Amino acid sequence: MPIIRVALPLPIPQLFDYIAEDAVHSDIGRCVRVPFGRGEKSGLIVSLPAEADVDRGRLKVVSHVQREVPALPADWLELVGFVARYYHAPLGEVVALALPPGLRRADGVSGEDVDPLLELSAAGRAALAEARRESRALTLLKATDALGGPARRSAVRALEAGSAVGDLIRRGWLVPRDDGGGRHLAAGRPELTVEQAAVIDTVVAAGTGFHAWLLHGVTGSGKTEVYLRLAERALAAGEQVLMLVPEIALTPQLENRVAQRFPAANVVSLHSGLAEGARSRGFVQALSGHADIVLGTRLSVFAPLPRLGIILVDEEHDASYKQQEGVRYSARDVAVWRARQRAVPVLLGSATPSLESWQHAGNGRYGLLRLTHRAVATTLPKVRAVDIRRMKLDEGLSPALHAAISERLKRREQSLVFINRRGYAPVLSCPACGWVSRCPHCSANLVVHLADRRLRCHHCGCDGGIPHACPSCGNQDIQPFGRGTQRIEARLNELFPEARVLRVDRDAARTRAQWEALLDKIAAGEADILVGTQMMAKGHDFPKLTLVGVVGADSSLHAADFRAPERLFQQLMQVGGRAGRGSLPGEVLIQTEYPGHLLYQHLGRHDFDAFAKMALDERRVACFPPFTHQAMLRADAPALSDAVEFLQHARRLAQSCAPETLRLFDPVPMRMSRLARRERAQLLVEADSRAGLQGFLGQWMTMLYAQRTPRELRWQLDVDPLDV
Ligand SMILES: Nc1ncnc2c1ncn2[C@@H]1O[C@H](COP(=O)(O)OP(=O)(O)OP(=O)(O)O)[C@@H](O)[C@H]1O
Ligand SMILES: [Zn+2]
Repeated sequence: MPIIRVALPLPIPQLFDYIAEDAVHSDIGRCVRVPFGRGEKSGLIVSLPAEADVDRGRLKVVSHVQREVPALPADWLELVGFVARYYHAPLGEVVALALPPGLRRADGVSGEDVDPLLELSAAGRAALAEARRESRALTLLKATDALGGPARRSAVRALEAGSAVGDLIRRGWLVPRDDGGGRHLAAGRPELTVEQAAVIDTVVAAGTGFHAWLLHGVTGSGKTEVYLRLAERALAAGEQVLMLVPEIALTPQLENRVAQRFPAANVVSLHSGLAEGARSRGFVQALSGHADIVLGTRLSVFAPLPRLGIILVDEEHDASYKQQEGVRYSARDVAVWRARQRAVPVLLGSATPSLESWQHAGNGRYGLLRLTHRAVATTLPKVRAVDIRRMKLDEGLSPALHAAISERLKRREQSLVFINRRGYAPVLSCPACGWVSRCPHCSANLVVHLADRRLRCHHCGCDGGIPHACPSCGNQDIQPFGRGTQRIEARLNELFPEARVLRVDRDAARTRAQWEALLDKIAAGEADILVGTQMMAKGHDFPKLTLVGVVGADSSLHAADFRAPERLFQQLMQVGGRAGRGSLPGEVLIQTEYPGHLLYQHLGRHDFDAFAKMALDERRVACFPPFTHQAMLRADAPALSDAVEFLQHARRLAQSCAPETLRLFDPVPMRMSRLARRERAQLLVEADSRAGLQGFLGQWMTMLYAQRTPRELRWQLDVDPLDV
């Protein structure tokens, strides 16, 4: 009787064998439910071994094999296999991460196309011909006709009077048609700029096959247009396109643009914010080859794509491509691996590339493509450092920023005050006894949220009411200390009573719907002054926004993390890049006590190259990535000593198998050592070559997995960690 080998979502690098009477070779890559312990687990068949690892008599029988959807193909199994190997994670956990939960549970999953391709029927044409009275239905019918070919329901819905789409279908004016043939159509595309055309020519001239490209395009240079044109070419060749964006928050606008551009293409979006059914459906659409474009956040790098033609990674520098828990993969790096595996081009785009990618472009591993001018605006915004050393600030706002905002209000333009800290104030404190609001579970302060009168921990999420008096000495006069978005918002409301102030942070946009509503409001010009966190820094294009004021940036200037300057530069260049993207010129004011700091100077000249050179030189001297390769072993436990002790033990094990070139550091408590009642420590290992590091990690992990650890202790490995 056939044996199947199954990857199960368990924190151990082991596969499990079962008996499956009717299993055949083509079942490899199918989801299964199997008995496990006293219950059931679901996993994936990875092979049909001739012999079991254990005594045949002890094997249990599989409960259910999911055969309604196609099996995951061999290249997909290779992909998850690579991720498991490279990040030293159990294969079953990688599979669990990569597959939508519904599919993995081997539930009945519908691969039904919920976004049918529609076209005008004879009746629809007749209705157009008879000049009827204007109605919403007729307006929509005209707009649909103007697309020049079949269109998806979602694309019709996005047109003017789109809500009448159901009506048109009921009247029989729009009818479903067979898929295929229509997807080449690209509607309403602008003339390319000279630079955009050159970039596309270069990519096209390199031909099909694997090529990794870094597209460095200044903010507003029209990188999206480059992605869309490359997507168009792939679609025309009958291929699928994978397009990654860093955050769910950025998907709605891009989804709209993609749907408008390719009205007939089946665009599937995949991100963790989707309902389970929708995520499974999208995944099956991709797997079966019905999806033309898969657009999504990091997890969509695992979408199976039989006809894959190109991979596009937007804002490639963004830290959210790296998963920060469980299997700590970098979707950007996996995307490049996948492009090589599938022999297709991959394009990484950013106005502020990561230094890793920049280094690859510098040494020729990636081809460098550049857009040095904005597409619409004639100039980049003017960036000025406002020296606040001898200035009296009004709740953190300088007179210069105040004046600049007034100016914008007069001209009916929009301003953005950027402060990367949500809440009202980062801490509540008592001036009499020095008490501060500490989180009882973390080594962090509780943040004052005045909007709903709570003290909240931004790390573990715990919250409580704001005390009326100091809990320690009873003093009634306790003060919020420092500033966050809510405080700036409140002050701006007082300073500019006639202006409409809108706060854009994670508290104001908890759900995708709230976020979309905020964006619509801004786009419609229903806000004059925006107060935003890094949510506002990315990708947005609001032509009326002409001023960006940056408050409190200096705090990142001296942070301990060696990546802090890179992040600060990226963030400021990105947020500054929101200014003056249309026909109106933009201005960026950075309030700082270090106006002469090189980072601000490079920023003022929009000189990414100079900044990158400086930062890379520093890293070379200090032997930091990308000039060295790192992995971090982290452990956490209720007591710090347990975590450190485990790491010391791990270090001794490492010494027994470490090559000479490997550098093993001492275990240390993490910078924020306590999180949600657990104490955390870390152990850094470094090697000059990736291969050297990987070889060592393989041996080390085998030893570590064989260790018995106290039940309360958890550990995990982070390869290429972002936070060191
Ligand atoms: N060829 C073109 N002709 C006319 N308008 C264009 C063209 N290319 C891009 N645009 C417009 O220029 C603006 C900026 O483009 P886009 O948002 O793609 O820039 P970006 O390079 O992604 O910038 P950022 O990195 O700041 O997000 C958009 O409004 C876009 O519609
Ligand atoms: Zn906490």
